[in-house]
Amino acid sequence: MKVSVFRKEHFNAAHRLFNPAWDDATNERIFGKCSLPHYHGHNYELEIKITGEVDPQTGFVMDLKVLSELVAKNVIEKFDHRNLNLDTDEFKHTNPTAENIAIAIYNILRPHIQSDHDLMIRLYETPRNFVEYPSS
Ligand SMILES: Nc1nc2c(c(=O)[nH]1)N=C([C@H](O)[C@H](O)COP(=O)(O)OP(=O)(O)OP(=O)(O)O)CN2
Ligand SMILES: [Zn+2]
Repeated sequence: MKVSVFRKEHFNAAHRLFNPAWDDATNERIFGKCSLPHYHGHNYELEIKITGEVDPQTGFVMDLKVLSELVAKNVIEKFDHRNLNLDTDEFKHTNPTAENIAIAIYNILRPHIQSDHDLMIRLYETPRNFVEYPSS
């Protein structure tokens, strides 16, 4: 029987939503204040969901301590207190929207998660704005 286990994490980061193919006026029309040149920050809340069979020996789908260490080392260290546009390889040429951040986190974590386990990322950019990848 499959069960889903969850881990919550958080990080703070600055970003600017901007498409370099557009002029400033178009960026401002599409992204509003999020395109202001001097960046702004969010307190991102991250939820990681792992779905798989319960191991009869441990009673775990996955050891949540191991998951927490994986996320701390590979995601939080990389993004926490960073400027996503300037400080990370992931967003040098990709707009750091919540959608793209969730996809990046999925791609970072996927190789570390057992292949027969499903991974889902939910990312809250604000208490009311959040995304899920892959979509359910
Ligand atoms: N599809 C997306 N839309 C928006 C994204 C995004 O990543 N994906 N991002 C932003 C801005 O970065 C930011 O999230 C906007 O914040 P804000 O409008 O202030 O959101 P709030 O929930 O705090 O605002 P309320 O006024 O309380 O609704 C914009 N869009
Ligand atoms: Zn923003």
